[in-house]
Amino acid sequence: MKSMQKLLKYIKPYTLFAFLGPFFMCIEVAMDLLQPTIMQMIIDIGIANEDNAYVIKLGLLMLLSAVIGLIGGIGSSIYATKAAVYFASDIRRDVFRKTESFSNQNTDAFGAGKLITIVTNDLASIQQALMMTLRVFVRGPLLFIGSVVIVWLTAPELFPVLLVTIPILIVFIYYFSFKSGKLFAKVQKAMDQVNTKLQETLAGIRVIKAFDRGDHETERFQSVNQALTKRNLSAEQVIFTLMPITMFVVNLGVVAGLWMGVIKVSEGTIQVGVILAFINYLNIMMNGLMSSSHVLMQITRAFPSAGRINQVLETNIDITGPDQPMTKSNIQGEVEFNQVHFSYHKNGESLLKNISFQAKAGETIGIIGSTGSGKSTLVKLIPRLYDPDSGSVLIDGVDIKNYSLEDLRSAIGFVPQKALLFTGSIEDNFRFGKDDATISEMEDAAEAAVASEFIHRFDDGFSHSLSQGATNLSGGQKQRLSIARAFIRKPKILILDDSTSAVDAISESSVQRALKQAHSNTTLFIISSKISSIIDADRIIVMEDGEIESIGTHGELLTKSKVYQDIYATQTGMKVKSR
Ligand SMILES: Nc1ncnc2c1ncn2[C@@H]1O[C@H](COP(=O)(O)OP(=O)(O)OP(=O)(O)O)[C@@H](O)[C@H]1O
Repeated sequence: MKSMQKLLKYIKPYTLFAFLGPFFMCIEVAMDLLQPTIMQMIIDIGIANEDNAYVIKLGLLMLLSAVIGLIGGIGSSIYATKAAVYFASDIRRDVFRKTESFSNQNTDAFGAGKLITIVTNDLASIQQALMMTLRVFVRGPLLFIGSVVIVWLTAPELFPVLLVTIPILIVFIYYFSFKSGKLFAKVQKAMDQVNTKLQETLAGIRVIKAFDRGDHETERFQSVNQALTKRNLSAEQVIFTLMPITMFVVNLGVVAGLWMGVIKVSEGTIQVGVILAFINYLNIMMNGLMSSSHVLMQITRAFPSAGRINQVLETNIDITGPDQPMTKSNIQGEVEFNQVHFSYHKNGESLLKNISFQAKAGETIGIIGSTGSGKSTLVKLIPRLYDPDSGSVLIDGVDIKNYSLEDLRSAIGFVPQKALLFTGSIEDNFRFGKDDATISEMEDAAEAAVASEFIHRFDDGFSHSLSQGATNLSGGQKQRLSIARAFIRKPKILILDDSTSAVDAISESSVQRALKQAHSNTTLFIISSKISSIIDADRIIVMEDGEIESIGTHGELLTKSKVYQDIYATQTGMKVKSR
């Protein structure tokens, strides 16, 4: 309930629409309520007295009220829909903005599947809830209350029938609405799991095919799909059971009304038209209650959705810039790690342990070590994708937490392990690195990343379109574009996280040479599992189990690092004698 209230601030800009929707609905309801009374008058006065002029007059009045009701209905739909759609669109915008500002830790905590469910399902659910509240939640109670009042005034003799049927209807409706709300919260959770599985399958579809694991994956998907189906069925069954039960109660009311009515007509206390109007009002009452119950269900269904949306909007971003950032216009690129400890799971053992080293501006630092030794994690601390648990990372002698995130990250070029390009043209992807890049800058970056040749082989060159995930490029081409995108920023610190694994050896050394020529004062971190990729580095950090095992040049490490010697021996087939 509270979470829904918090979201109501988004309706403020659309207050007029949110007012006009119910206003037009009131007109529609008033006209609907008028119809049975006009009909009763036609029967009891016009037909009973054989007054044709009266019948025609009231017939026209009925037609007029139907037209006014139609206008009310259309107006209400237009404005309620506008209010709900704009309301949801603004929330969607803010949820997207918020997730964009999430730290990696924040994103890991939610998981992509849940975030997608929130932006799609949960938002659709609250949009629907608002639209129904503005229309049906006004219509339902008004129809109900209006009918009760009219029956009280025009047919008090039949009112006892309502005294029995209405409480029974209310109890059933309340019970089913409450139950369905709980069941729909479970449906949302099951939906998360389906989305997560779907996303994972689509991202890994090539691997699934290559390993011929289609059947296996279908089975795994089927298990989450079945869980969703089961929960959906239980929730929907509650709704579908409600309808026949209420119809049954109303039919009992109709029979009781007819029975009492016939007695009263024979006693001469009421006329036949009153019975017909009563039955009509009883049906209107049921419709009013039923539609109110549908809205109630939609609203109770929207509560968990609103809760999850607020969870995103209220997430504390754990990596933010300082209140008063350091104003340093010219970062030189000296990087220092000072007794850094880090773990992904905050109460677990440190993954990175006591990392200390210094890279002078313009130096090239190679990082090597076994799989899972913490190489990628270490470099992710430089642009503050994660923050250390203890110790500090400094750039030009200043703790990076003192720089604004914008200044810090604009000084860093990061080429991740997995080349991630966006749908659009090659040029769009270059501009992702630098908004105002000129054609000549793009040409230079492409040349340096050994990407120029294949780009110009496309008829449309830089305008060539990339499909989602750049599946129309080879692995090596993707990596080269990803490197070029980082080059174009001319960053002071450039991090290549095993980003040349799919690039052939000749191109790789060309990339490194071009980089050093063009950006001799760029501090370069190269993570690689191949010694050949880092052999010329000024210094090489050897990582082992989250710790620095050794630091030195290639020559020094060959004599002092056991781990480096083993890697060298495995990759060259030559044994090294340690001193
Ligand atoms: N986002 C994450 N959440 C939790 N654990 C993670 C996360 N990313 C990495 N890890 C774990 O941290 C450890 C170090 O991972 P990291 O990617 O830094 O290793 P690496 O040395 O770069 O390995 P590789 O050479 O295979 O890329 C691994 O055990 C990995 O499972």
